[in-house]
Amino acid sequence: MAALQTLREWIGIQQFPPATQSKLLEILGKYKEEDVSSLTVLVMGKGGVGKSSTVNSVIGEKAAAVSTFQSEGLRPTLVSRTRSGFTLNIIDTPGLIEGGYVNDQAINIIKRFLLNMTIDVLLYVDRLDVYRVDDLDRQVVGAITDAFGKEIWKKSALVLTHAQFSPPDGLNYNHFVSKRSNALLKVIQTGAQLKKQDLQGFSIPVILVENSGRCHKNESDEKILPCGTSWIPNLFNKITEISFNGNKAIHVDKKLVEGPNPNERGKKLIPLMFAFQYLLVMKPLVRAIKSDVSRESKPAWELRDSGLASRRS
Ligand SMILES: Nc1nc2c(ncn2[C@@H]2O[C@H](COP(=O)(O)OP(=O)(O)OP(=O)(O)O)[C@@H](O)[C@H]2O)c(=O)[nH]1
Repeated sequence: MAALQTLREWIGIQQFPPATQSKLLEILGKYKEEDVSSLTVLVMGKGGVGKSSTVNSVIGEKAAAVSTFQSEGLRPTLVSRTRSGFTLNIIDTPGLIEGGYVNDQAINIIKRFLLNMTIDVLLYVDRLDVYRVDDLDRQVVGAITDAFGKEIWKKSALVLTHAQFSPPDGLNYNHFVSKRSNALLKVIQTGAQLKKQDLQGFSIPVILVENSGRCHKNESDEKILPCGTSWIPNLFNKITEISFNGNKAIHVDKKLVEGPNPNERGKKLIPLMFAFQYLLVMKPLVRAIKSDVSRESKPAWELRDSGLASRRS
């Protein structure tokens, strides 16, 4: 993947058909209304799921390198584009799995790359046209949670690429989408250790994406999903909802980059809890057992044997 890119005018927006352009400009207007002049979107997921392609679709130009095979580099790519005083930063990251495991080096490089940045939105990308979730999914979610804290999931969306997909054996499309989304959302919920109270009044949105050049279009020439939704403005709308959802954006400071796993802070209390447990439970218990043993009347054979033993010695 390419290295850092400099800030540029967002000309790719002109590649979109007028209907998509005007929807996007309307969304940018919301940021202006709220006096927000920039947005930083982090794109993460396994290798080859369509992260770079999604970045390019959103920007409207080939800003990130797309490859049919998993890319080799470990460096993230920052794509920054400005339009009417608003800056959109998208950070494309390399796939996190290597040789069947999460590549810790890749995670560390991403963390360092993000130092002093604030993540407004995390797009967690995977493919729609896959039938099951496995341990790698859990590992990736766990690694993202360990790196940025579980709060990052409150600023996230699940993005499913290859959305123009026909489920096999005449399976219903909507049914397939909800089954696949629910399976991945469950992995996120368990992998990120999100408890019921964490999720109160909040759910991770699912966004469908079709990056292929063969994506169907409507009469206004907009790229659409099988349900007819124009997906690029839909993606921007969802990103905007997340950025204004009231949850705190994730600031990547030195402590987050170099400090302990942000989810482990509460675990400092564990030794203290063990000490309490020892003093209040274990110690009285051991005392009670000892006094019980000393009061126990010994069976005749044991007295006889111990008598024999003392005579022999
Ligand atoms: N049909 C279809 N192909 C896609 C879609 N998204 C990505 N692809 C293809 O999938 C392959 C991998 O896409 P990338 O965008 O490079 O995936 P990535 O997640 O960035 O991959 P890494 O950089 O290796 O982590 C490429 O051949 C893309 O053309 C999609 O929505 N539909």
